[in-house]
Amino acid sequence: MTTPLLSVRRLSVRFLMPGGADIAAVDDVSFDLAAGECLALVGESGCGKSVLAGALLGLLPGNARTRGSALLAPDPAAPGSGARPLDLLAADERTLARTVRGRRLGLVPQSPADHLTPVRTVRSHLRETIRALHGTRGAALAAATEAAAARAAFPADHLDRYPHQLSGGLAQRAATALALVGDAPLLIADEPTTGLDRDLVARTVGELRRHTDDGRGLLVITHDLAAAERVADRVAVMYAGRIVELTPAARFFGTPGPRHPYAAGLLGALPERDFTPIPGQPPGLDALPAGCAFAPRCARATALCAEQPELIEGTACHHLPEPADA
Ligand SMILES: Nc1ncnc2c1ncn2[C@@H]1O[C@H](COP(=O)(O)OP(=O)(O)OP(=O)(O)O)[C@@H](O)[C@H]1O
Ligand code: NI
Repeated sequence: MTTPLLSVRRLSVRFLMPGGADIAAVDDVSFDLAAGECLALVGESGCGKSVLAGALLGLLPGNARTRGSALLAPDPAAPGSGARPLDLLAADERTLARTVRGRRLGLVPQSPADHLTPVRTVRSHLRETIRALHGTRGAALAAATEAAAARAAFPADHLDRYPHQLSGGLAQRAATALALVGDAPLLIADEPTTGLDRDLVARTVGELRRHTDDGRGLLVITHDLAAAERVADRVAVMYAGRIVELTPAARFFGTPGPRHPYAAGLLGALPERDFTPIPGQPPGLDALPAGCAFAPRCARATALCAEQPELIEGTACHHLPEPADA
């Protein structure tokens, strides 16, 4: 087997809060991402998806405490990348800023407006990024800027707009265009289709999928299971900071379907499926129960669920060894 592009082991992130409270935003997460693969990370709001992305990029606030490892494979195309994997969680800020972010690890941020400089146009953002990452100048830079915008379906006649003049969907496309500039071996896209209509979702998803051709990797974080179905090779379902199921997309969306009751509930909530929401709300992350965090919402919960199940055969649920009670 080839070395994965990204290998995350036992990653946990806690936020230390004033007054001594502790928020366990990511809890003991492990997964691999292969070159040429797209992994979709799905789950309800607040389950830790963006914090996981922030940990990989070294973009968490000062009160975050991170444990575990996240090895990024060396990039033969990047000068100074070395011959050994880089542990993103142990790397210093200087290394991350100079050689990793944008170059080896691209990000489409969840709130693109917050990542754009208010006093600069979209054209200026793109030019600056292309010049910094590829050294392009002059007429070639002007052409490369328009080509970069077109890749994310950002309209050329809006390039001279400032961030505050962009709709949510346009800001999203500008952020996607910027993230694609570096052609980084690994791209993390956090809710890249928010605010886009159906056609643009399809275009964005298509462009992201193309990014994984030539052996690049994509970690796409999304609420949009339909978009995940179109782009993902595998699906990781996160609940209350843990991955509860990690399975090939064809099995998840097709046969036999998700195995963890939470994953099954997420899929069943879709309008084109059962259209039945999961009852209740995800738990607060400051006082999680010791056992399965989904048990209070789970129709199949029993006394066993008070124990914490490990991820076995890609799924963390005590009920799986029993025959499915369909
Ligand atoms: N800086 C922080 N300080 C304290 N808690 C935080 C901080 N950032 C995030 N959290 C908490 O971590 C949890 C996970 O947040 P995260 O943004 O990762 O969720 P998410 O799965 O990306 O949800 P969404 O779909 O809404 O983006 C939330 O409960 C949030 O309150
Ligand atoms: Ni998020």
